[in-house]
Order: sequence, then structure tokens, then C-alpha cells
Amino acid sequence: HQDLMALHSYNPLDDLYNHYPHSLRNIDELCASIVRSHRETSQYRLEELQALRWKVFSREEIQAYQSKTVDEMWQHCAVRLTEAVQYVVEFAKHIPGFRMLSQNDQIALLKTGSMEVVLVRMCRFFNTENNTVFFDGKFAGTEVFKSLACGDLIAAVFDFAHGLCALKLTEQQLALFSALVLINPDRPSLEDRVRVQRVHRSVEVGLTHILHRDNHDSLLHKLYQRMAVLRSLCSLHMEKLRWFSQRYPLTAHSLFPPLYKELFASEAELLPGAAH
Ligand SMILES: CCS(=O)(=O)c1ccc(CNC(=O)N2CC3(CCCC3)c3nc(-c4c(OC)ncnc4C4CC4)ccc32)cc1
Repeated sequence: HQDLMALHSYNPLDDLYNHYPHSLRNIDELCASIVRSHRETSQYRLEELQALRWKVFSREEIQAYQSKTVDEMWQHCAVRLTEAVQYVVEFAKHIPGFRMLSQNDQIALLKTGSMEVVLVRMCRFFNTENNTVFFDGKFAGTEVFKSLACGDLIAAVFDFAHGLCALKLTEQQLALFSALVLINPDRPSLEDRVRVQRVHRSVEVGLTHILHRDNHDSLLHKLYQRMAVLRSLCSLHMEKLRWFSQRYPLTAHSLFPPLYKELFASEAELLPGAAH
């Protein structure tokens, strides 16, 4: 019976605790710095969003959005997205190990990862009761984005936000999950994949540590499923972006400097210095 009990209560992290107590301190420090960085770069505080929770757009305001032309609405959204991406870049810079990567690897991770983290963060300002997302100062339903002519993409974004909200992640879990999404060793064109793998692994141990401490080990598997959905969402988005850029080359060229150049030219910097 005793063995059974021992077996039942076995947890891989116990090894970590017992054999490498010093690394436990490191894990706590790692988690603390990622959580601190998330809090300082989250763009909106949860209390602010809570206060605005029922501030939705009026019929007139929705009309105004819907009467924008396709490229006007894309431009408008691009400004909002670019703003959100800047906060994610700041978040990335404070993840222990991220700054040690080469400049090119930092850009390669941010090129695709920053959009994914924007989508992960969206669950912080998503109201599942009326299916609205905080956008442009109020909570918007899918109808606000009608003139983007990307109904399937917007529906997928809302579904993703719903799914992530359902997991009821704490800010700490969200911070570690965001870092895990960003530090992805499978990104294309990485120079030093092994180094990225090492940083990814440390963040993964941090997330496992947090989930174990919160007695929510089952969440890790669900978070990995969410990451797969995230990747498909972002490739759908890239498809739309290519379609949009072919149809409205001038807008795309003037408006999406960082991503446009990255999509259609050589390496352009996505880090804040170049984006302004
Ligand atoms: C990265 C800088 S860049 O390289 O210059 C760049 C790259 C791409 C684009 C065009 N895509 C775009 O604008 N998108 C796409 C998506 C919906 C699919 C994935 C995220 C999205 N979302 C929002 C958004 C929100 O942005 C902060 N906040 C709340 N809601 C929403 C909308 C419900 C989705 C607002 C714009 C927006 C623009 C600029």
C-alpha cells in the first residue's frame, strides 16, 4: 500500500526539488521575472478592463465601423495591432534568456510569436457573456469588424478567445504561457535553435512548476492544444494578409512597414527602435 501511495503521489518535479534545490530558487526567480514583465507590459490592467466590461459600442458607432471601406478598416485595425505588438516586444525583452539570443533569432521569434501573444492576451479583455472583445476603447462584437471582409478569421479569433477564457488562467499562468508561446524553437529560420530550445525548456519547467503549485497539472496538456489552434489561426491570418496586400498594395506598403517588409523583402527589424 505504502508503495502504491508513493507511486500515486510521485511527481517529476519532486526530483527537481530534491536533487537540485538551488535550481528551484532559479525557477522561482524565472517565474517571478516573467510574471513581473507580463504585468508591466500588459497594456491594460485587469481592474481597468473590469470597469469597462459593459461599455459596448452604440448602434451609430457600429454603423460607423461598418461603413468604412475594407482598406480603411484594415488600416484602423493595423494601428491597434501594431500598438499591441509593441507591448509584446517589451514583454519579450524581459524574459530571462531572450536578450541572450542573437538579434536575428529575437526577430525571428517576434515575427510570428508576437501575433500569437497578442491573441493569447486577448482573453484578458474578452467578455464571454456577450461575446465582445476590448477594441478601440470599448467592447466590440464580431459585427464591428464586418468591413474587414474576413468573417472567418474574426470568428476564429473570437472562438479562440472563448476557449482560452474557459481555462480561467491566472495572470501568472498567462504570463508563463505567453513566454512559452513566444520562445518557440520550431520557428523557421532560427540560427541557434539549441539555445532557443534551452530557454524554451526553462520556461516550460517554470509553467509546469506554477501549474503544479496551483494544483492544476491537467492544464498543461490543454495549453499545448491551444498552441496548436493558435498556429492555425495565425496562418489563416497570414493568408488574409497576403490577399489584402495584393489587393491593396499601397495601403499595405505604407501601413504595415515592419511585417510588409518581412513578408515581401529581406530581414526588417521588428524591434521597437525600427518600428517608430
Ligand atoms: C504586427 C504589426 S504589422 O506587422 O505592421 C501588421 C501585421 C498585420 C496586420 C493586419 N492584421 C490585423 O490588423 N489584425 C489581425 C488580427 C486578427 C487576427 C489576428 C490579429 C487583429 N486583431 C485586432 C484586434 C485587437 O488588436 C489589438 N484587439 C482586439 N480585437 C481585435 C480584433 C478582433 C480581432 C486588430 C488587428 C488585427 C496589421 C499590421
